[in-house]
Amino acid sequence: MTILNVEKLGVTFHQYDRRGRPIEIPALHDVSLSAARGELLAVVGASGSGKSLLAHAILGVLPPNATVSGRMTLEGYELTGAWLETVRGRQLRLIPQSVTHLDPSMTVGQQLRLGPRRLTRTRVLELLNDVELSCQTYDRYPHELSGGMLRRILLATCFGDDVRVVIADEPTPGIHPEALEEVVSQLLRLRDNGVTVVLITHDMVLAMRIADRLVVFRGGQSLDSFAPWQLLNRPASCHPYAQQLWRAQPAHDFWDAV
Ligand SMILES: Nc1ncnc2c1ncn2[C@@H]1O[C@H](COP(=O)(O)OP(=O)(O)OP(=O)(O)O)[C@@H](O)[C@H]1O
Ligand code: NI
Repeated sequence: MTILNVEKLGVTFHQYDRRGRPIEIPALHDVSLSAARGELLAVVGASGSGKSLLAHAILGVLPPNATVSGRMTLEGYELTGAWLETVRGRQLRLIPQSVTHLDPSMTVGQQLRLGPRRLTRTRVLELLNDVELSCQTYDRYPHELSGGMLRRILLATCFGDDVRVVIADEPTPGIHPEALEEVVSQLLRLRDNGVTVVLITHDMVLAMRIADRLVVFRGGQSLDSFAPWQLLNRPASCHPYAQQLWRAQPAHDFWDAV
């Protein structure tokens, strides 16, 4: 059953050039994808291909100079107006690309208690425990924690009974392998609990390893969607750019040999 559906999404930015003339920058065009309940969908593509914009468009948090076209639905209802307000931060969660989204002037506990859900201290301690952080973390400031710990705090915001879709925007860059495996196991845990996980990443090897399906982005467009086994066993059935991305991975020879 499809939970999240994106049909022909387009995003255009309206700006002014140096002479003050209005210009339009088409950043996304013809992006379509869908994700089922309990599916881990990886969105892969080069830097600047529009992956984060997709996340921000779904969440309705694009800057005011952006115009959005197309149609996005969550559980069959269009992600606009009251429905979007209802689900954002509750059924629909975003793990932002950068840990700088955490406020340096507030403790972890204060930040996790804020947001649409208004959590109790006890519930926040449970969430920290879910991502294997000690209760002392509650009173720490972001600068007192390691990069991997901050990543897990962003993850902690995505656990809860009401969550249906988690969009994780590059949750794994710059963390050491152990912390990466920790984040991966948390994402898989969400999926196994029936949550739809959209994993945005440029790590094709990670995507091939853990995703049920991949969507490949290039130049603001979604090119193709396939399961990892398709790209491994029937590469010709996948878009040439997907094959190219996979061949460019140093690890792919190893996989071919398995
Ligand atoms: N506010 C904006 N105004 C104009 N152009 C923008 C704006 N935000 C993003 N873009 C452009 O949209 C394109 C896609 O950006 P986006 O952040 O979605 O890329 P990405 O695939 O997430 O890249 P990365 O892997 O580096 O995070 C880029 O070319 C970027 O310059
Ligand atoms: Ni991005």
